[in-house]
Amino acid sequence: MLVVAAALLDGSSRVLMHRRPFAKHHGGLWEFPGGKVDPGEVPQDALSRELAEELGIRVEPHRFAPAGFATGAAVPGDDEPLVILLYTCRHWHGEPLALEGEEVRWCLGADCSGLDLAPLDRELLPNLKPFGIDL
Ligand SMILES: Nc1nc2c([nH]c(=O)n2[C@@H]2O[C@H](COP(=O)(O)OP(=O)(O)OP(=O)(O)O)[C@@H](O)[C@H]2O)c(=O)[nH]1
Repeated sequence: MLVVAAALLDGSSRVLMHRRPFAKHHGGLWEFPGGKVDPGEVPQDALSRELAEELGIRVEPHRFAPAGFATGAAVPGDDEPLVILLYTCRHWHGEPLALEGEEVRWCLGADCSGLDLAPLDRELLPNLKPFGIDL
């Protein structure tokens, strides 16, 4: 399964974290916002769609810059291993709101580390160092 995620970066070395809905897999854990890529969908288009659904913001797909990937075991109910592609983004339209999840929070790197993160999001966090997010 292919998943895309965005590290939205503000001008103050902060990144936007999203708390998953309590009722879902990894409920209540924090993650980089994003979601599953539909079959045949370009990853950046999928990320733009997911951010609109999840946060109510609009991002032009060319605004996403690759920031690495992580791999994990298959999600329950799916028989394929999981691959998460992380992108950074500094330009979007609108104010991010938790439309589907429990909460969104702007965090300095050290504050991200202190959150109860989903496992692959924790693994991806150091990938943001070159983008000014110090842990
Ligand atoms: N971000 C993240 N997702 C993970 C990790 N491990 C893992 O199994 N996943 C799974 O990857 C999927 C991410 O897609 P999603 O956010 O669109 O999932 P969702 O539960 O909202 O599913 P839905 O869109 O079908 O309602 C979820 O099934 C999530 O549980 C992880 O470490 N980080």
